[in-house]
Amino acid sequence: MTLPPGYRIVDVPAESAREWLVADAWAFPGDIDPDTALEWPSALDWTRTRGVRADDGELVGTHASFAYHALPVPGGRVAAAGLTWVGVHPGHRRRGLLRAMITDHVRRSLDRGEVLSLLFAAEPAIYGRFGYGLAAHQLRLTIPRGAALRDVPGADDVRIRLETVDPERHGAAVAAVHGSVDRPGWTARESAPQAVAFLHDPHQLRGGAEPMRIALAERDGVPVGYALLRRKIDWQRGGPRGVVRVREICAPEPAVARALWGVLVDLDLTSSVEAGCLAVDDAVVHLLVDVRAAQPDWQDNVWARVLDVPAALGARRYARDIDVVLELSDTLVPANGGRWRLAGGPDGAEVTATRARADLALDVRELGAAYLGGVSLAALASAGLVTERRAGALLPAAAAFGWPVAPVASFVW
Ligand SMILES: CC(=O)SCCNC(=O)CCNC(=O)[C@H](O)C(C)(C)COP(=O)(O)OP(=O)(O)OC[C@H]1O[C@@H](n2cnc3c(N)ncnc32)[C@H](O)[C@@H]1OP(=O)(O)O
Repeated sequence: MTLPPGYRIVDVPAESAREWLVADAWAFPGDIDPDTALEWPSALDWTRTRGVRADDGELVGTHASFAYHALPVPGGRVAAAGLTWVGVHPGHRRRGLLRAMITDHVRRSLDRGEVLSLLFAAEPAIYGRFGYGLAAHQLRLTIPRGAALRDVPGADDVRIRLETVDPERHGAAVAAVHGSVDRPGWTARESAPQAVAFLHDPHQLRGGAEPMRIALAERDGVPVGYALLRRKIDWQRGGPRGVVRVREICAPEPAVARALWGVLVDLDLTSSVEAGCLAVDDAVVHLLVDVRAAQPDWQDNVWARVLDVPAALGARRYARDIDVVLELSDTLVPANGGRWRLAGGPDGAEVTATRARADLALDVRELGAAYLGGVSLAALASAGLVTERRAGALLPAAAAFGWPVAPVASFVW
């Protein structure tokens, strides 16, 4: 896709950070002054920041990506690009700038060997047309204070320390625990700038709540989990009704999950705990005696776009044996289109171009939705988005593509 006349795609180096922030403030209106944001640590990798300039030189479009070199996918890991900071100045919208930037992003990602692209969508209607499918859902809970939790042996051996977040002191523990999780879609903050920026806590981003705290779980002095949180107190006539806002919780073991949630639901002056970005199968769903009281709310999490079909399908594993011919359409990356034989199972898979008759037909968008194992091909077929070309092909393929651990990304990057 070429840009309309009068625009050009450019690299945006770190020296142009202020201009980048001004452009971003046009796309995402807010009350944070670009000069203030300029002082904050940037998560961006300035070799992956691109923009669109108008013919008067103004930067009117931005996009960037994070490198996820070893993104967990079912049974394996792939190189993925996390698309982010996508914005177009409102005075230049609906002229094809986003489409040109996505084309640029896809080409550059493929050149780097990244077989998948992920994103969080500002508005869900935007990205399907570019082959991104909604691949993970997230749970948002509002857990009442004092909610009963089931017992887990060993939880009493986990010590929880409550401290104010200090990137110098807590960065390594947070990175180590977060990076140890092996869940499809779990984007680790691999780059140092991204890890530092995640723990940065300017008062402008606190929404009236306290500074960011960490509940650091340790066993024998070794960090084994954490929750990042802020309390916000609201004094009402009936008494204090504070909220505990959980920014991220990372509890790779059951005893750690029980210990951390036990602390979160029992903080003085609060009446509820709000947690989002939870996997739909998060341990807390099963720890809560009364999950209904936590008002579960189901939302979209990460969107996935398969950039290189044979490489991506060959890099994951399948829950059961599979031998299927997929007929794919992909208008943005024509090399992905056509028929692919996928043969493999729990030990891996081979993907080859074929002229054989198709068993299933689908668009690359639906492949992206199913790729992380959390969205069933059968469910997509029930909506008319996957077509069964050979009777009986759908359910075995859907079972093979599924995965016992639900995908999720724990933070919006
Ligand atoms: C991963 C992320 O960073 S998500 C953040 C996305 N950014 C924002 O939401 C910030 C505010 N919005 C914007 O900056 C812009 O309006 C953008 C980036 C969403 C769209 O940029 P534009 O340059 O106007 O998009 P462009 O003209 O290339 O449109 C491409 C297609 O997307 C459609 N589209 C664009 N924005 C939207 C939207 N918000 N909702 C639905 N469809 C949209 C267009 O109609 C067009 O459709 P077509 O293919 O049928 O012709």
